[in-house]
Amino acid sequence: MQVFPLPQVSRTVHLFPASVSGRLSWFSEGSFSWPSEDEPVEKARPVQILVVNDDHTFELDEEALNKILLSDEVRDREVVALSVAGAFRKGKSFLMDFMLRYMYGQELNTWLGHYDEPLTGFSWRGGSERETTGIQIWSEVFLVDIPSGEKVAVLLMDTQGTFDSQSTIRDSATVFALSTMISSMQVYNLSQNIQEDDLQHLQLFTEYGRLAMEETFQKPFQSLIFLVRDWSFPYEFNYGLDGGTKFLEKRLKISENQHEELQNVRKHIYSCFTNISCFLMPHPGLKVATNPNFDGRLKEVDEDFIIQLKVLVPWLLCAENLEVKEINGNKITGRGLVEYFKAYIKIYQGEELPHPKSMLQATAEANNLAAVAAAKDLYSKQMEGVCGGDRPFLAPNDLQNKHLGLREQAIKLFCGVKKMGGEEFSRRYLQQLESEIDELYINYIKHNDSKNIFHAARTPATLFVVIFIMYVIAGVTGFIGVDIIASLCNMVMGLALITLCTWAYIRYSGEYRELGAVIDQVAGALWDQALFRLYDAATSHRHVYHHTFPAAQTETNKDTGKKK
Ligand SMILES: Nc1nc2c(ncn2[C@@H]2O[C@H](COP(=O)(O)OP(=O)(O)OP(=O)(O)O)[C@@H](O)[C@H]2O)c(=O)[nH]1
Ligand SMILES: [Mg+2]
Repeated sequence: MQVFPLPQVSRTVHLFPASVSGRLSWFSEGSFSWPSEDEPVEKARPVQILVVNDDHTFELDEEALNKILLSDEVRDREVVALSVAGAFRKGKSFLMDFMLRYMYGQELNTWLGHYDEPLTGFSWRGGSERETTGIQIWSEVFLVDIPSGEKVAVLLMDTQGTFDSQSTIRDSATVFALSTMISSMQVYNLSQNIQEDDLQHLQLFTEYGRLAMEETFQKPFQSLIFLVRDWSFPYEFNYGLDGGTKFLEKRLKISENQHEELQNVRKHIYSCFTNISCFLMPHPGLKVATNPNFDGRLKEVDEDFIIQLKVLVPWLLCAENLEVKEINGNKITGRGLVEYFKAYIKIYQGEELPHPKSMLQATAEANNLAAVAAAKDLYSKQMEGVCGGDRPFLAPNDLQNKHLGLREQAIKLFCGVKKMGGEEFSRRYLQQLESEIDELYINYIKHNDSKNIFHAARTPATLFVVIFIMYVIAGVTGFIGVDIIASLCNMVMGLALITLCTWAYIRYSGEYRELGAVIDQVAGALWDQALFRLYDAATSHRHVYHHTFPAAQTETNKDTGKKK
């Protein structure tokens, strides 16, 4: 269905003699003025301020938002923001359009309009595919005198339905969370009943909202109104606010003997909102729900629905019940709301927030992570017994054998645990387990090596060898008269000696450990180079070597393999 301008409303302020004293066009950029008779009048319409792109990213139309909230009359005025959120295709936009009728015509007492008049405003339609996307706000902000004597700006917000087939859980959560954070009155539109999954989703979405807000001791959100559509049990709880209040009391009751899971959801909801209420709406009749040509004329809507509509909309929007938007106890003006909107959207555009997941995905991940943790735990406990703490040095080959055996056991344990999500899903976690175990093994090797006395003596031994070689070369070259080389060797010898003393001091005192690590590294590299040369020399005379030391053959092979 197309969006039509509201036909019965003139743009003059005289239509609203008492509390609704003005409407502001979003086209009044900079300074606000009513258009003159000859000026073409731009029609009020829904304005898309939050766009959800096909690649599931979000964009805020700052220009459109500024035009509405930074107009002269709104920017310094306190704001009341009412939003409707909930599952898709449940009549949210349809309801918003009656709210618009009320805001435009409340003082005439005939705000509901003619029974033969199509319903226009926010775009709504029949059918099974989603209609509203992102967040839309009405281009006109209504100025209302509230009982405290102030004039506040009332903003109406329509939102994308949750759980449509094109949105991820994150998309739904973001739209819901943003609309809850920005609004002072959030209508949670539900169908037929308040189910436990409705409460769980509300918990998930509000938690996602709370994450993006600053920590505060106050409740982060203001009014939550459960609006149950198509309520079919008026014989249990009456339609309207009375029945709704009793019904909600029953649904949100926390009792001692309740399961912790049920208690937690309820506690969370209470901890998020300062005000919670419920309204039970009757079914609007089969023509509304099933007739493809229905265009919103009241004559085709059931009388029961109209009666309750006349109660619901004024109850939500009458001047006495309007609630000014507050954040951290501060009342927010149009200007403030724009800033908050920008700040919140930036957080959701970033990557620091965790991504909300479907229940199965979250459970499957938790299962797999728990299995990874158990398997890793088994591996490290057993390895600690083999080479951890003050256990003596173990031959590298034995350590490797132990590692391979325990790695196998850990993987077996991981595969043996029943996990949700299937084979394919858990393969990723198996790979994670393998790489984490391999990392642990490298640490165990280092730990084990540090217990090897020869390993500890590698640096001084290397330095001694350097000093000795330099001493000999300096002696020989001095003897044959090549003084330059002799003094060069003497210099290197002196340097090596100083390095040795520094190393000894560092080892003794524990100070300048970074320098110590550099010396160890250089000495280690020298040592490895020398060993490599020796190995090279040995392999070039392998046949002689093997012939002389047949028993050492296997050992050498393994060692050199590792060294490579
Ligand atoms: N059963 C039932 N249908 C309703 C009610 N109110 C409106 N509808 C119908 O529900 C259909 C969807 O209405 P919309 O207002 O577009 O629903 P929506 O929740 O905004 O849908 P999305 O924008 O897709 O999220 C229309 O055919 C309406 O006639 C209601 O209270 N009960
Ligand atoms: Mg809609």
